[in-house]
Amino acid sequence: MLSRSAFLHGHSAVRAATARTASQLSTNGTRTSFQNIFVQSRNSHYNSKSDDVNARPPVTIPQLRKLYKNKTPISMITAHDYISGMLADRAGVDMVLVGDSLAMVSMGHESTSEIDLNDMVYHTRAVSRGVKSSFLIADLPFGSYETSPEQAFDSAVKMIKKGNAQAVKIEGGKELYPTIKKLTDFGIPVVGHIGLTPQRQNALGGFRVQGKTAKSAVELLENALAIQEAGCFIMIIEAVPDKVGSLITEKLSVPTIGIGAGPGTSGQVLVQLDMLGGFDAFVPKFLKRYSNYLETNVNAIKTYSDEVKSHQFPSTEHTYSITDDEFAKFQDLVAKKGY
Ligand SMILES: Nc1nc(=O)c2c([nH]1)NC[C@@H]1CN(c3ccc(C(=O)N[C@@H](CCC(=O)O)C(=O)O)cc3)CN21
Ligand SMILES: CC(C)C(=O)C(=O)O
Ligand SMILES: [Mg+2]
Repeated sequence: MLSRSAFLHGHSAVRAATARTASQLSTNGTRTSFQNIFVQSRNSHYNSKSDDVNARPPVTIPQLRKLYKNKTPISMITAHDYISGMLADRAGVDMVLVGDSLAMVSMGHESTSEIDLNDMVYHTRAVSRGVKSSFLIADLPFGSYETSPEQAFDSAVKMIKKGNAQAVKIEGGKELYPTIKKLTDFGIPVVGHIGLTPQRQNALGGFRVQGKTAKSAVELLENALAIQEAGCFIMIIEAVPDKVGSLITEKLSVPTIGIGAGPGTSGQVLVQLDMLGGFDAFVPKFLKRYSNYLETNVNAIKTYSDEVKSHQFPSTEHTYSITDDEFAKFQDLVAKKGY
């Protein structure tokens, strides 16, 4: 059987073409071994019925462009490991981003600059095992793409080959023109990221809202146009006033995904543990919480610990038994052997 990782080593177009082939074949009732391989690889990690119910064909770049053309908002969420990737995929989000925010949220670092390419690749590979349909993007971390287009290309290739990502994201504006061009010319889809670019927090003076003056807003637009021209198929706009997010979106012909850029962008992204209530070191204004991860799970673990101490856990329900007969024999043997 072909594993998902082997399957995904091909180009995303292969993945999409395979999905089409599979659905065409199933409608006219002929099953080839190729289709069986496809079906098995999608379901190889877990066999729950809900997985089958939620199965959907892989999201492709043409489908994302269709959403954009139809003005249907694009949903994106971060994932940092297998389980968060699986949650996002089962929820049916269009795109999953392995963000370098995982350095802070999952690894406890002070900034996103503290994670290197190998660690990002490792996390991306884990996420990819849980993501069967959503379009999978990974951040190239600080220091892995700035030196030259060649350095960026090598890092992106590693992220795609070893991490199973379908696209890479890099932070910056016009200075990235040759880099984005190089990657896209060789078939690596690039996601841009402008506005608050956390990898440059030392230069920005912290996690500050960007584009609040006419001068800085026009620079943002010029950077957006430059990276679009260089070949980005989509771009993140982070922490800018809503009207600036909307105006930039209007002037572009590729989708914008906002995080703290108001409702006028082509889609939205949030850090998964933030929106689940699993991170409380800081709470940006743009964050909406949809769950109480920390509170709920601290309470659950506390209850477990209390039940251990009060002998409530484990009860017979969670305990294996041996027949009286076998246990009597066991006791005899123990006595005979003199233990
Ligand atoms: N957990 C997490 N979530 C994120 O969204 C995130 C990260 N980490 N790490 C990388 C960046 C940093 N981000 C942040 C972090 C804080 C603010 C924040 O608190 N901003 C202030 C505005 C400050 C100003 O006035 O300029 C706010 O009140 O929202 C914004 C974006 C977004 N990214
Ligand atoms: C917040 C998103 C856009 C990101 O870059 C990250 O999670 O690292
Ligand atoms: Mg990031």
